[in-house]
Amino acid sequence: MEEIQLHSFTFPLLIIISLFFFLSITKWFNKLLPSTNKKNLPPSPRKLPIIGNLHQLGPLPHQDFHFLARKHGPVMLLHFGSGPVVVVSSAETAREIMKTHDLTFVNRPHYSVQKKLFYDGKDVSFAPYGEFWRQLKSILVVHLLSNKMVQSFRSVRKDETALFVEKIREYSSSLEKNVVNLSEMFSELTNDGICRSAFGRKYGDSENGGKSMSLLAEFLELLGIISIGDIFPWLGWISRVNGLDKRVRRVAKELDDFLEGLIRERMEKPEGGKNGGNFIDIVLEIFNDKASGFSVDRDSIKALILDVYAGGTDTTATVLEWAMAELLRHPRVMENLQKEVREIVKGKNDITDEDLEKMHYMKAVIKETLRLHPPSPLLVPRVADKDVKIKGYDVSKGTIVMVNAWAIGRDPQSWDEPEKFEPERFLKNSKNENVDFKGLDFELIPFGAGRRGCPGISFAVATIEFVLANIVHKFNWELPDGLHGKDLDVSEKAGVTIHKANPLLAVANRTKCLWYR
Ligand code: HEM
Repeated sequence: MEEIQLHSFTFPLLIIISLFFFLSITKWFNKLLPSTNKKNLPPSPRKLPIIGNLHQLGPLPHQDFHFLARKHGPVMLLHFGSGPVVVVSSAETAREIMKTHDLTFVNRPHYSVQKKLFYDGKDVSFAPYGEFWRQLKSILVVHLLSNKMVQSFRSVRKDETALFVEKIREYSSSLEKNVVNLSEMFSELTNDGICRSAFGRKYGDSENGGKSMSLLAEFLELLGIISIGDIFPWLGWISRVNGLDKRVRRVAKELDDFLEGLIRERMEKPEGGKNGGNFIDIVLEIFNDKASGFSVDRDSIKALILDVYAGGTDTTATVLEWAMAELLRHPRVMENLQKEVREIVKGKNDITDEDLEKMHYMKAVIKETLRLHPPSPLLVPRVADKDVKIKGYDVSKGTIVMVNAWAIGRDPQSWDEPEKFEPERFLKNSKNENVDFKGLDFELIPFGAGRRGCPGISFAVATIEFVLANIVHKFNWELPDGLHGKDLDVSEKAGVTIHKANPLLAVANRTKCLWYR
Protein backbone atom coordinates (compact mmCIF):
# COMPACT_ATOMS: atom_id res chain seq x y z
CA MET A 1 0.00 0.00 0.00
CA GLU A 2 2.84 2.32 1.08
CA GLU A 3 4.71 1.53 -2.08
CA ILE A 4 1.76 2.25 -4.28
CA GLN A 5 1.21 5.59 -2.56
CA LEU A 6 4.88 6.58 -2.94
CA HIS A 7 4.83 5.47 -6.53
CA SER A 8 1.63 7.35 -7.39
CA PHE A 9 3.16 10.57 -6.03
CA THR A 10 6.70 10.35 -7.44
CA PHE A 11 5.71 9.34 -10.95
CA PRO A 12 3.83 12.57 -11.89
CA LEU A 13 6.55 14.57 -10.16
CA LEU A 14 9.17 12.91 -12.33
CA ILE A 15 7.13 13.71 -15.45
CA ILE A 16 6.85 17.40 -14.48
CA ILE A 17 10.57 17.65 -13.77
CA SER A 18 11.49 15.94 -17.07
CA LEU A 19 9.03 18.17 -18.98
CA PHE A 20 10.50 21.28 -17.40
CA PHE A 21 14.00 20.04 -18.22
CA PHE A 22 12.96 19.21 -21.80
CA LEU A 23 11.40 22.68 -22.31
CA SER A 24 14.49 24.44 -20.93
CA ILE A 25 16.75 22.41 -23.19
CA THR A 26 14.52 23.11 -26.22
CA LYS A 27 14.49 26.84 -25.45
CA TRP A 28 18.28 26.90 -25.06
CA PHE A 29 18.71 24.74 -28.17
CA ASN A 30 16.38 26.99 -30.19
CA LYS A 31 18.63 29.94 -29.42
CA LEU A 32 21.49 28.09 -31.05
CA LEU A 33 19.51 27.23 -34.20
CA PRO A 34 19.93 29.43 -37.26
CA SER A 35 17.22 32.12 -37.31
CA THR A 36 15.65 30.71 -40.52
CA ASN A 37 14.04 27.95 -38.48
CA LYS A 38 12.21 30.48 -36.33
CA LYS A 39 9.04 32.23 -37.43
CA ASN A 40 9.33 35.92 -38.07
CA LEU A 41 5.75 36.88 -37.32
CA PRO A 42 4.32 40.29 -38.27
CA PRO A 43 3.98 42.79 -35.41
CA SER A 44 0.82 42.32 -33.35
CA PRO A 45 -1.19 44.48 -31.00
CA ARG A 46 -1.44 42.89 -27.57
CA LYS A 47 -4.14 40.22 -27.51
CA LEU A 48 -6.31 38.78 -24.78
CA PRO A 49 -6.77 35.10 -23.97
CA ILE A 50 -9.64 33.45 -25.86
CA ILE A 51 -10.91 36.53 -27.73
CA GLY A 52 -7.55 37.53 -29.23
CA ASN A 53 -7.79 41.11 -30.61
CA LEU A 54 -11.57 41.28 -30.95
CA HIS A 55 -11.82 43.76 -28.05
CA GLN A 56 -9.87 46.29 -30.15
CA LEU A 57 -12.45 46.33 -32.94
CA GLY A 58 -15.68 48.28 -33.14
CA PRO A 59 -18.42 48.45 -35.78
CA LEU A 60 -16.06 50.08 -38.32
CA PRO A 61 -13.04 47.71 -38.24
CA HIS A 62 -11.27 49.42 -41.19
CA GLN A 63 -10.89 52.53 -39.02
CA ASP A 64 -9.64 50.49 -36.04
CA PHE A 65 -7.15 48.62 -38.25
CA HIS A 66 -5.95 51.97 -39.64
CA PHE A 67 -5.38 53.24 -36.12
CA LEU A 68 -3.55 50.06 -35.05
CA ALA A 69 -1.43 50.00 -38.23
CA ARG A 70 -0.04 53.45 -37.40
CA LYS A 71 1.65 51.84 -34.41
CA HIS A 72 2.32 48.31 -35.70
CA GLY A 73 3.03 48.90 -39.37
CA PRO A 74 1.60 47.95 -42.78
CA VAL A 75 1.66 44.18 -42.11
CA MET A 76 -0.05 43.36 -38.86
CA LEU A 77 -1.01 40.05 -37.29
CA LEU A 78 -4.20 39.91 -35.26
CA HIS A 79 -6.28 37.09 -33.86
CA PHE A 80 -10.04 36.73 -34.09
CA GLY A 81 -10.41 34.25 -31.27
CA SER A 82 -7.51 31.94 -32.02
CA GLY A 83 -7.73 32.39 -35.82
CA PRO A 84 -4.87 34.42 -37.32
CA VAL A 85 -5.78 37.43 -39.47
CA VAL A 86 -3.19 39.54 -41.30
CA VAL A 87 -4.15 43.10 -42.19
CA VAL A 88 -2.12 44.95 -44.82
CA SER A 89 -2.30 48.74 -45.08
CA SER A 90 0.11 50.00 -47.74
CA ALA A 91 0.26 49.93 -51.53
CA GLU A 92 3.47 47.93 -51.41
CA THR A 93 2.06 45.18 -49.18
CA ALA A 94 -1.23 45.07 -51.13
CA ARG A 95 0.85 44.46 -54.26
CA GLU A 96 2.56 41.53 -52.54
CA ILE A 97 -0.82 39.97 -51.68
CA MET A 98 -2.70 40.61 -54.93
CA LYS A 99 0.11 40.46 -57.48
CA THR A 100 3.34 38.81 -56.31
CA HIS A 101 1.50 36.09 -54.33
CA ASP A 102 -1.91 36.32 -56.01
CA LEU A 103 -2.09 32.55 -56.48
CA THR A 104 -1.39 31.92 -52.80
CA PHE A 105 -4.22 34.28 -51.80
CA VAL A 106 -6.64 33.35 -54.56
CA ASN A 107 -9.26 31.78 -52.28
CA ARG A 108 -11.65 33.31 -49.81
CA PRO A 109 -12.37 32.19 -46.25
CA HIS A 110 -15.69 30.38 -45.91
CA TYR A 111 -18.14 31.96 -43.54
CA SER A 112 -21.25 29.96 -42.77
CA VAL A 113 -23.87 32.68 -43.49
CA GLN A 114 -22.45 33.52 -46.93
CA LYS A 115 -21.97 29.83 -47.73
CA LYS A 116 -25.59 29.07 -47.00
CA LEU A 117 -26.93 32.07 -48.95
CA PHE A 118 -24.76 31.38 -52.01
CA TYR A 119 -25.77 27.73 -52.40
CA ASP A 120 -22.68 26.35 -50.67
CA GLY A 121 -20.36 28.78 -52.47
CA LYS A 122 -21.56 27.92 -55.98
CA ASP A 123 -21.19 31.54 -57.11
CA VAL A 124 -18.21 33.49 -58.46
CA SER A 125 -17.36 35.42 -55.30
CA PHE A 126 -17.01 32.45 -52.96
CA ALA A 127 -16.32 29.45 -55.24
CA PRO A 128 -12.88 27.94 -54.70
CA TYR A 129 -10.35 28.90 -57.37
CA GLY A 130 -10.43 26.34 -60.18
CA GLU A 131 -12.19 25.32 -63.36
CA PHE A 132 -15.73 25.82 -62.02
CA TRP A 133 -14.96 29.36 -60.79
CA ARG A 134 -13.21 30.15 -64.10
CA GLN A 135 -16.24 29.04 -66.15
CA LEU A 136 -18.71 30.96 -64.02
CA LYS A 137 -16.62 34.14 -64.02
CA SER A 138 -16.19 34.00 -67.77
CA ILE A 139 -19.98 33.62 -68.28
CA LEU A 140 -20.47 36.68 -66.08
CA VAL A 141 -17.82 38.75 -67.84
CA VAL A 142 -18.65 37.80 -71.42
CA HIS A 143 -22.45 37.98 -71.14
CA LEU A 144 -23.00 40.84 -68.72
CA LEU A 145 -19.94 42.83 -67.76
CA SER A 146 -17.74 43.11 -70.88
CA ASN A 147 -17.35 46.58 -72.45
CA LYS A 148 -19.55 45.45 -75.33
CA MET A 149 -22.35 44.35 -73.01
CA VAL A 150 -22.02 47.46 -70.85
CA GLN A 151 -22.50 49.59 -73.97
CA SER A 152 -25.53 47.53 -74.92
CA PHE A 153 -27.19 48.48 -71.61
CA ARG A 154 -26.98 52.17 -72.49
CA SER A 155 -30.72 52.43 -73.09
CA VAL A 156 -31.42 50.99 -69.62
CA ARG A 157 -29.09 53.57 -68.04
CA LYS A 158 -30.73 56.30 -70.08
CA ASP A 159 -34.31 55.32 -69.15
CA GLU A 160 -33.57 54.80 -65.49
CA THR A 161 -31.61 58.06 -65.18
CA ALA A 162 -34.39 59.96 -66.95
CA LEU A 163 -36.90 58.56 -64.44
CA PHE A 164 -34.54 59.49 -61.62
CA VAL A 165 -34.20 63.07 -62.87
CA GLU A 166 -37.96 63.31 -63.29
CA LYS A 167 -38.48 62.08 -59.74
CA ILE A 168 -36.07 64.71 -58.38
CA ARG A 169 -37.91 67.37 -60.36
CA GLU A 170 -41.27 66.23 -58.96
CA TYR A 171 -39.98 66.05 -55.39
CA SER A 172 -38.33 69.44 -55.68
CA SER A 173 -41.49 71.13 -56.80
CA SER A 174 -43.94 69.25 -54.58
CA LEU A 175 -42.29 68.92 -51.19
CA GLU A 176 -42.62 71.73 -48.76
CA LYS A 177 -38.90 72.23 -48.37
CA ASN A 178 -37.75 70.77 -51.72
CA VAL A 179 -35.59 68.23 -49.91
CA VAL A 180 -34.67 64.95 -51.61
CA ASN A 181 -33.23 61.92 -49.88
CA LEU A 182 -30.41 61.14 -52.29
CA SER A 183 -29.18 58.09 -50.37
CA GLU A 184 -32.53 56.36 -50.72
CA MET A 185 -32.97 57.41 -54.34
CA PHE A 186 -29.50 56.17 -55.40
CA SER A 187 -30.26 52.77 -53.87
CA GLU A 188 -33.52 52.50 -55.81
CA LEU A 189 -31.83 53.63 -59.01
CA THR A 190 -28.98 51.08 -58.89
CA ASN A 191 -31.41 48.34 -57.89
CA ASP A 192 -33.66 49.02 -60.85
CA GLY A 193 -30.68 49.35 -63.21
CA ILE A 194 -29.18 45.98 -62.22
CA CYS A 195 -32.54 44.20 -62.25
CA ARG A 196 -33.35 45.49 -65.73
CA SER A 197 -29.91 44.79 -67.22
CA ALA A 198 -29.53 41.39 -65.66
CA PHE A 199 -33.06 40.03 -65.21
CA GLY A 200 -34.95 41.89 -67.90
CA ARG A 201 -37.28 43.68 -65.50
CA LYS A 202 -37.35 45.57 -62.26
CA TYR A 203 -39.16 44.65 -59.11
CA GLY A 204 -39.61 47.92 -57.23
CA ASP A 205 -42.99 48.77 -58.75
CA SER A 206 -44.27 45.28 -59.64
CA GLU A 207 -46.96 43.31 -57.88
CA ASN A 208 -45.33 41.90 -54.73
CA GLY A 209 -42.45 44.28 -55.54
CA GLY A 210 -42.22 45.56 -51.97
CA LYS A 211 -41.84 42.02 -50.66
CA SER A 212 -39.11 41.14 -53.17
CA MET A 213 -37.24 44.34 -52.41
CA SER A 214 -37.30 43.80 -48.66
CA LEU A 215 -36.15 40.19 -49.16
CA LEU A 216 -33.21 41.38 -51.27
CA ALA A 217 -32.42 44.07 -48.69
CA GLU A 218 -32.40 41.43 -45.93
CA PHE A 219 -30.09 39.28 -48.07
CA LEU A 220 -27.59 42.20 -48.35
CA GLU A 221 -27.83 42.81 -44.61
CA LEU A 222 -27.08 39.15 -43.80
CA LEU A 223 -24.02 39.20 -46.06
CA GLY A 224 -22.38 41.56 -43.58
CA ILE A 225 -22.82 39.15 -40.65
CA ILE A 226 -20.19 36.70 -39.44
CA SER A 227 -21.62 34.01 -37.20
CA ILE A 228 -19.91 33.68 -33.83
CA GLY A 229 -19.39 29.98 -34.57
CA ASP A 230 -17.05 30.92 -37.44
CA ILE A 231 -14.69 32.55 -34.95
CA PHE A 232 -15.25 30.31 -31.93
CA PRO A 233 -16.41 26.93 -33.25
CA TRP A 234 -17.28 25.87 -29.68
CA LEU A 235 -19.81 28.71 -29.52
CA GLY A 236 -21.56 27.65 -32.73
CA TRP A 237 -24.67 26.82 -30.68
CA ILE A 238 -25.26 30.54 -30.04
CA SER A 239 -26.47 31.11 -33.62
CA ARG A 240 -29.01 28.36 -33.05
CA VAL A 241 -30.24 30.01 -29.86
CA ASN A 242 -30.19 33.68 -30.94
CA GLY A 243 -32.16 32.95 -34.10
CA LEU A 244 -29.44 33.73 -36.69
CA ASP A 245 -29.42 30.21 -38.15
CA LYS A 246 -33.20 30.23 -38.42
CA ARG A 247 -33.21 33.65 -40.08
CA VAL A 248 -30.54 32.61 -42.61
CA ARG A 249 -32.47 29.44 -43.42
CA ARG A 250 -35.70 31.43 -43.92
CA VAL A 251 -34.05 34.04 -46.16
CA ALA A 252 -32.25 31.33 -48.18
CA LYS A 253 -35.56 29.51 -48.72
CA GLU A 254 -37.47 32.69 -49.67
CA LEU A 255 -34.65 33.72 -52.02
CA ASP A 256 -34.71 30.29 -53.62
CA ASP A 257 -38.48 30.56 -54.21
CA PHE A 258 -37.99 34.06 -55.66
CA LEU A 259 -35.18 32.91 -57.99
CA GLU A 260 -37.10 29.80 -59.07
CA GLY A 261 -40.01 32.09 -59.97
CA LEU A 262 -37.65 34.31 -61.93
CA ILE A 263 -36.18 31.36 -63.84
CA ARG A 264 -39.63 29.91 -64.59
CA GLU A 265 -40.80 33.29 -65.83
CA ARG A 266 -37.80 33.66 -68.15
CA MET A 267 -38.12 30.07 -69.40
CA GLU A 268 -41.74 30.67 -70.34
CA LYS A 269 -40.99 33.82 -72.34
CA PRO A 270 -37.31 33.98 -73.23
CA GLU A 271 -36.42 36.97 -75.33
CA GLY A 272 -34.00 35.45 -77.74
CA GLY A 273 -31.09 34.34 -75.55
CA LYS A 274 -27.76 35.11 -77.22
CA ASN A 275 -29.52 37.11 -79.90
CA GLY A 276 -30.35 40.03 -77.71
CA GLY A 277 -32.00 38.64 -74.55
CA ASN A 278 -30.98 39.67 -71.06
CA PHE A 279 -28.30 38.06 -68.92
CA ILE A 280 -30.56 35.51 -67.28
CA ASP A 281 -31.90 34.31 -70.65
CA ILE A 282 -28.34 33.86 -71.87
CA VAL A 283 -27.28 31.94 -68.76
CA LEU A 284 -30.32 29.68 -69.09
CA GLU A 285 -29.47 29.03 -72.71
CA ILE A 286 -25.92 28.06 -71.74
CA PHE A 287 -27.34 25.87 -68.99
CA ASN A 288 -29.65 24.06 -71.42
CA ASP A 289 -27.05 23.73 -74.18
CA LYS A 290 -25.19 20.54 -73.36
CA ALA A 291 -22.71 21.28 -76.16
CA SER A 292 -21.60 24.56 -74.57
CA GLY A 293 -19.04 22.70 -72.47
CA PHE A 294 -20.10 24.57 -69.32
CA SER A 295 -21.07 22.47 -66.37
CA VAL A 296 -23.21 24.91 -64.41
CA ASP A 297 -26.18 23.51 -62.55
CA ARG A 298 -29.40 25.22 -61.51
CA ASP A 299 -28.03 26.22 -58.10
CA SER A 300 -25.04 27.94 -59.75
CA ILE A 301 -27.39 29.97 -61.93
CA LYS A 302 -29.27 31.15 -58.87
CA ALA A 303 -26.01 31.84 -57.00
CA LEU A 304 -24.72 33.80 -60.01
CA ILE A 305 -27.85 35.96 -60.05
CA LEU A 306 -27.32 36.71 -56.37
CA ASP A 307 -23.69 37.64 -57.11
CA VAL A 308 -24.80 40.18 -59.67
CA TYR A 309 -27.35 41.61 -57.29
CA ALA A 310 -25.00 41.69 -54.27
CA GLY A 311 -22.03 43.01 -56.24
CA GLY A 312 -23.77 45.56 -58.37
CA THR A 313 -26.37 47.46 -56.36
CA ASP A 314 -25.28 48.79 -52.99
CA THR A 315 -21.63 49.32 -54.00
CA THR A 316 -22.57 51.61 -56.90
CA ALA A 317 -25.18 53.47 -54.85
CA THR A 318 -22.58 54.16 -52.14
CA VAL A 319 -20.16 55.74 -54.61
CA LEU A 320 -22.89 58.09 -55.86
CA GLU A 321 -23.89 58.95 -52.31
CA TRP A 322 -20.32 59.82 -51.23
CA ALA A 323 -19.56 61.66 -54.48
CA MET A 324 -22.55 63.96 -53.98
CA ALA A 325 -21.74 64.37 -50.27
CA GLU A 326 -18.18 65.47 -51.12
CA LEU A 327 -19.42 67.78 -53.88
CA LEU A 328 -21.84 69.42 -51.47
CA ARG A 329 -19.03 69.80 -48.93
CA HIS A 330 -16.76 71.35 -51.55
CA PRO A 331 -18.70 73.96 -53.56
CA ARG A 332 -15.54 74.84 -55.52
CA VAL A 333 -15.27 71.27 -56.82
CA MET A 334 -19.01 71.19 -57.60
CA GLU A 335 -18.66 74.41 -59.56
CA ASN A 336 -15.69 73.10 -61.58
CA LEU A 337 -17.56 69.90 -62.32
CA GLN A 338 -20.74 71.66 -63.44
CA LYS A 339 -18.69 73.99 -65.61
CA GLU A 340 -17.01 71.05 -67.35
CA VAL A 341 -20.21 69.05 -67.82
CA ARG A 342 -22.26 72.01 -69.05
CA GLU A 343 -19.57 73.14 -71.46
CA ILE A 344 -19.27 69.68 -73.00
CA VAL A 345 -23.01 69.01 -73.17
CA LYS A 346 -23.77 72.60 -74.18
CA GLY A 347 -27.48 73.03 -74.76
CA LYS A 348 -28.23 69.36 -75.55
CA ASN A 349 -30.73 67.29 -73.60
CA ASP A 350 -28.89 63.97 -73.82
CA ILE A 351 -25.42 63.17 -72.54
CA THR A 352 -23.66 60.70 -74.85
CA ASP A 353 -20.84 58.22 -74.16
CA GLU A 354 -18.56 60.48 -76.26
CA ASP A 355 -19.42 63.40 -73.97
CA LEU A 356 -18.56 61.31 -70.90
CA GLU A 357 -15.18 60.41 -72.41
CA LYS A 358 -14.24 64.10 -72.51
CA MET A 359 -15.20 64.75 -68.85
CA HIS A 360 -11.75 64.44 -67.26
CA TYR A 361 -12.64 66.44 -64.19
CA MET A 362 -15.62 64.21 -63.51
CA LYS A 363 -13.44 61.11 -63.82
CA ALA A 364 -11.07 62.71 -61.30
CA VAL A 365 -14.00 63.40 -58.93
CA ILE A 366 -14.99 59.72 -59.11
CA LYS A 367 -11.42 58.53 -58.47
CA GLU A 368 -11.11 60.89 -55.50
CA THR A 369 -14.42 59.58 -54.11
CA LEU A 370 -13.23 55.97 -54.46
CA ARG A 371 -9.90 56.85 -52.82
CA LEU A 372 -11.51 58.25 -49.67
CA HIS A 373 -14.65 56.11 -49.65
CA PRO A 374 -14.02 52.64 -51.09
CA PRO A 375 -17.47 50.98 -50.74
CA SER A 376 -15.95 47.78 -49.27
CA PRO A 377 -13.04 49.26 -47.30
CA LEU A 378 -11.50 45.86 -46.49
CA LEU A 379 -12.32 44.50 -49.99
CA VAL A 380 -13.42 40.85 -49.79
CA PRO A 381 -11.08 38.80 -47.55
CA ARG A 382 -8.68 36.19 -48.93
CA VAL A 383 -7.01 33.23 -47.25
CA ALA A 384 -3.42 31.92 -47.53
CA ASP A 385 -3.34 28.53 -49.29
CA LYS A 386 0.22 27.84 -48.10
CA ASP A 387 2.94 29.28 -45.88
CA VAL A 388 4.33 32.45 -47.45
CA LYS A 389 6.51 35.48 -46.63
CA ILE A 390 5.00 38.98 -46.87
CA LYS A 391 7.50 41.80 -46.58
CA GLY A 392 9.83 39.35 -44.85
CA TYR A 393 7.21 38.24 -42.32
CA ASP A 394 5.95 34.67 -42.09
CA VAL A 395 2.27 34.20 -42.86
CA SER A 396 1.04 30.66 -42.26
CA LYS A 397 -1.33 28.63 -44.38
CA GLY A 398 -4.96 29.25 -43.38
CA THR A 399 -4.36 32.86 -42.29
CA ILE A 400 -7.13 35.23 -43.37
CA VAL A 401 -5.81 38.32 -45.15
CA MET A 402 -7.60 41.65 -45.26
CA VAL A 403 -6.41 44.50 -47.48
CA ASN A 404 -7.36 47.83 -45.94
CA ALA A 405 -8.12 49.85 -49.10
CA TRP A 406 -9.51 52.63 -46.90
CA ALA A 407 -6.18 53.04 -45.07
CA ILE A 408 -4.18 52.72 -48.31
CA GLY A 409 -6.21 55.57 -49.81
CA ARG A 410 -5.16 57.71 -46.85
CA ASP A 411 -1.52 56.68 -46.69
CA PRO A 412 0.76 59.76 -46.75
CA GLN A 413 3.44 57.60 -48.41
CA SER A 414 1.22 57.47 -51.50
CA TRP A 415 -0.79 60.69 -51.30
CA ASP A 416 -0.04 64.34 -50.55
CA GLU A 417 -2.46 65.75 -47.97
CA PRO A 418 -4.43 62.50 -48.03
CA GLU A 419 -7.38 63.74 -45.95
CA LYS A 420 -8.16 66.50 -48.45
CA PHE A 421 -10.83 65.92 -51.12
CA GLU A 422 -8.93 67.19 -54.14
CA PRO A 423 -9.79 65.71 -57.55
CA GLU A 424 -7.08 67.89 -59.13
CA ARG A 425 -4.47 65.39 -57.93
CA PHE A 426 -5.58 63.09 -60.78
CA LEU A 427 -5.54 65.72 -63.55
CA LYS A 428 -2.97 66.05 -66.33
CA ASN A 429 0.52 67.05 -65.16
CA SER A 430 -0.32 66.28 -61.52
CA LYS A 431 1.57 63.80 -59.38
CA ASN A 432 -1.13 61.08 -59.51
CA GLU A 433 -2.18 61.72 -63.11
CA ASN A 434 -1.67 58.11 -64.19
CA VAL A 435 -3.15 56.42 -61.15
CA ASP A 436 -6.28 54.43 -61.94
CA PHE A 437 -8.56 52.04 -60.04
CA LYS A 438 -8.39 49.12 -62.47
CA GLY A 439 -6.18 46.98 -60.24
CA LEU A 440 -2.73 47.95 -61.55
CA ASP A 441 -2.01 50.84 -59.18
CA PHE A 442 -2.03 49.48 -55.67
CA GLU A 443 -2.46 52.86 -53.99
CA LEU A 444 -6.03 52.94 -55.37
CA ILE A 445 -7.73 49.54 -55.17
CA PRO A 446 -11.45 49.95 -54.39
CA PHE A 447 -12.21 47.06 -56.80
CA GLY A 448 -9.41 44.78 -55.55
CA ALA A 449 -6.91 43.31 -58.01
CA GLY A 450 -5.52 40.13 -59.52
CA ARG A 451 -7.43 36.99 -60.44
CA ARG A 452 -10.12 37.65 -57.83
CA GLY A 453 -10.45 41.33 -58.75
CA CYS A 454 -13.91 42.77 -59.39
CA PRO A 455 -15.26 41.96 -62.87
CA GLY A 456 -17.93 44.72 -62.61
CA ILE A 457 -15.71 47.83 -62.91
CA SER A 458 -16.92 48.95 -66.38
CA PHE A 459 -20.55 48.25 -65.50
CA ALA A 460 -20.33 50.24 -62.26
CA VAL A 461 -18.34 53.14 -63.71
CA ALA A 462 -20.70 53.51 -66.69
CA THR A 463 -23.62 53.95 -64.26
CA ILE A 464 -21.78 56.28 -61.88
CA GLU A 465 -20.50 58.57 -64.67
CA PHE A 466 -23.84 58.77 -66.46
CA VAL A 467 -25.90 59.48 -63.35
CA LEU A 468 -23.45 61.98 -61.88
CA ALA A 469 -23.06 63.92 -65.14
CA ASN A 470 -26.84 64.13 -65.51
CA ILE A 471 -27.67 65.31 -62.04
CA VAL A 472 -25.01 68.02 -61.91
CA HIS A 473 -25.95 69.09 -65.43
CA LYS A 474 -29.65 69.40 -64.78
CA PHE A 475 -29.75 70.74 -61.22
CA ASN A 476 -27.94 73.12 -58.93
CA TRP A 477 -27.52 71.55 -55.52
CA GLU A 478 -27.38 72.83 -51.96
CA LEU A 479 -27.79 71.50 -48.45
CA PRO A 480 -31.15 71.95 -46.71
CA ASP A 481 -31.85 74.43 -43.89
CA GLY A 482 -29.08 76.80 -44.96
CA LEU A 483 -26.44 74.24 -43.89
CA HIS A 484 -22.92 74.94 -45.17
CA GLY A 485 -20.84 72.24 -46.86
CA LYS A 486 -18.31 72.11 -44.05
CA ASP A 487 -21.15 71.30 -41.59
CA LEU A 488 -22.21 68.16 -43.46
CA ASP A 489 -21.75 65.10 -41.30
CA VAL A 490 -19.57 62.52 -43.03
CA SER A 491 -19.48 59.79 -40.45
CA GLU A 492 -19.87 56.23 -41.68
CA LYS A 493 -22.48 53.56 -41.04
CA ALA A 494 -21.36 49.99 -40.37
CA GLY A 495 -22.36 47.40 -42.98
CA VAL A 496 -21.08 45.23 -45.78
CA THR A 497 -20.75 48.43 -47.83
CA ILE A 498 -20.07 51.66 -46.02
CA HIS A 499 -22.80 54.27 -46.43
CA LYS A 500 -23.04 57.67 -44.78
CA ALA A 501 -24.28 57.30 -41.22
CA ASN A 502 -27.09 59.75 -41.94
CA PRO A 503 -28.93 59.79 -45.27
CA LEU A 504 -27.78 62.49 -47.66
CA LEU A 505 -30.50 65.12 -47.91
CA ALA A 506 -30.17 67.88 -50.49
CA VAL A 507 -32.14 70.57 -52.28
CA ALA A 508 -32.23 70.46 -56.07
CA ASN A 509 -32.81 73.68 -57.98
CA ARG A 510 -33.63 73.31 -61.64
CA THR A 511 -31.31 74.94 -64.12
CA LYS A 512 -32.67 76.65 -67.20
CA CYS A 513 -31.28 74.09 -69.61
CA LEU A 514 -32.87 72.83 -72.77
CA TRP A 515 -33.67 69.51 -71.16
CA TYR A 516 -36.37 71.00 -69.01
CA ARG A 517 -39.73 70.74 -70.64
C1 HEM B 1 -18.55 50.58 -57.31
C2 HEM B 1 -18.91 49.35 -57.55
C3 HEM B 1 -18.15 48.11 -57.11
C4 HEM B 1 -17.15 47.97 -56.18
C5 HEM B 1 -16.47 49.06 -55.35
C6 HEM B 1 -16.79 46.56 -56.14
C7 HEM B 1 -15.79 46.04 -55.33
C8 HEM B 1 -15.41 44.71 -55.36
C9 HEM B 1 -14.32 44.17 -54.59
C10 HEM B 1 -13.46 44.95 -53.61
C11 HEM B 1 -14.23 42.85 -54.87
C12 HEM B 1 -13.20 41.86 -54.30
C13 HEM B 1 -11.96 41.95 -55.14
C14 HEM B 1 -10.77 41.17 -54.66
O1 HEM B 1 -10.89 40.23 -53.88
O2 HEM B 1 -9.65 41.53 -55.10
C15 HEM B 1 -15.26 42.54 -55.82
C16 HEM B 1 -15.48 41.30 -56.35
C17 HEM B 1 -16.56 41.01 -57.14
N1 HEM B 1 -17.45 41.91 -57.68
FE1 HEM B 1 -17.45 43.90 -57.45
N2 HEM B 1 -17.58 45.89 -57.02
C18 HEM B 1 -18.43 46.79 -57.65
C19 HEM B 1 -19.33 46.52 -58.63
C20 HEM B 1 -19.65 45.27 -59.09
C21 HEM B 1 -20.65 44.98 -60.10
C22 HEM B 1 -21.46 46.03 -60.86
C23 HEM B 1 -20.69 43.62 -60.22
C24 HEM B 1 -21.57 42.77 -61.10
C25 HEM B 1 -22.68 43.12 -61.61
C26 HEM B 1 -19.70 43.07 -59.31
C27 HEM B 1 -19.46 41.72 -59.13
C28 HEM B 1 -18.38 41.21 -58.42
C29 HEM B 1 -18.06 39.78 -58.35
C30 HEM B 1 -18.84 38.65 -59.01
C31 HEM B 1 -16.91 39.67 -57.56
C32 HEM B 1 -16.18 38.39 -57.18
C33 HEM B 1 -14.99 38.15 -58.10
C34 HEM B 1 -14.22 36.88 -57.75
O3 HEM B 1 -14.23 36.45 -56.60
O4 HEM B 1 -13.60 36.32 -58.65
N3 HEM B 1 -19.09 44.10 -58.65
N4 HEM B 1 -15.97 43.69 -56.11
